[in-house]
Amino acid sequence: MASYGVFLNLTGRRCLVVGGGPVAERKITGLLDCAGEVTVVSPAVTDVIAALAESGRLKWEKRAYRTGDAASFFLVMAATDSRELNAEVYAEAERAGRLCNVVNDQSLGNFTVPAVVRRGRLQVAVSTGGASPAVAKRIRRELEEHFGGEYAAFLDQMAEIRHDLLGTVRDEKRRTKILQRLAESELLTLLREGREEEARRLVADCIGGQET
Ligand SMILES: C[C@@]1(CC(=O)O)c2cc3[nH]c(cc4nc(cc5[nH]c(cc(n2)[C@H]1CCC(=O)O)[C@@](C)(CC(=O)O)[C@@H]5CCC(=O)O)C(CC(=O)O)=C4CCC(=O)O)c(CCC(=O)O)c3CC(=O)O
Ligand SMILES: NC(=O)C1=CN([C@@H]2O[C@H](COP(=O)(O)OP(=O)(O)OC[C@H]3O[C@@H](n4cnc5c(N)ncnc54)[C@H](O)[C@@H]3O)[C@@H](O)[C@H]2O)C=CC1
Repeated sequence: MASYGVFLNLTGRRCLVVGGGPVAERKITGLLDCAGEVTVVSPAVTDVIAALAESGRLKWEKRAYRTGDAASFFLVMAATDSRELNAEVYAEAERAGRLCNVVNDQSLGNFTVPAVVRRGRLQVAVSTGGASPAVAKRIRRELEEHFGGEYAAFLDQMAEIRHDLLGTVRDEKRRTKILQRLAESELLTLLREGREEEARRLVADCIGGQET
């Protein structure tokens, strides 16, 4: 059965990472990039995690996992090298109705972490359904070639235009038509090639005379 893909809003949400090795480090970086409030429970951690704790970007509890730790968090990562412990963390999280990822047992956990390409507001997430994380990484790299930095500028412009049109063009069908035309237009190419004056003209042509 396919997994249901979603994008979580983690701003200010408490996230627990159990374990402090390289895999935990990768998951932690992803959570911090999305403004999660991270607590790490682990007797030992990587230098990067220790530095993040030192600078106050996360909370490190330097100890082994204790029964009950998982229940009060929004999201839990079971990222130790012990299958038994990760299974116990998952069981507790699941009982408390929490989101829980297990890094070393595909049959456990209620979500997996995708490989992600980010360009400003664009995110492309890749899952292979656990078949091959190495292939997910390869596909992420291929997508990075295709989706360059111009997508960040493109989406910033589209968001601004869309916001304006929501206020100025009341007819939904006309709004949709303008936005679809812009999305399919040469705007992206013009931004990629730094042809800003032409980009401005194209936008003006697309939306000009549409206010009602
Ligand atoms: C199920 C899942 C659960 C989860 O962690 O969420 C999972 C599980 C496991 N990964 C393992 C191994 C590796 N994982 C990576 C890398 C990534 N793993 C990620 C996600 C996921 N890994 C979820 C499924 C994703 C999907 O559906 O595709 C990525 C995409 C996201 C991230 O972690 O940030 C990130 C790439 C990020 C990027 O680069 O963009 C590499 C490559 C490398 O390290 O270079 C290897 C070695 C090569 C290989 O095995 O393919 C092992 C076996 C360990 C062992 O051998 O014992 C297990 C355990 C098992 O399979 O049961
Ligand atoms: N899902 C993924 O993306 C991947 C998963 N893996 C698997 O993930 C697991 C973890 O990998 P690494 O980080 O490289 O392992 P590691 O052995 O470097 O780190 C394990 C961490 O767990 C901590 N730990 C051990 N007992 C603990 C306890 N009782 N309470 C809290 N923390 C405890 C250790 O202090 C250590 O920081 C391995 O089993 C590996 O096979 C490996 C590659 C990718």
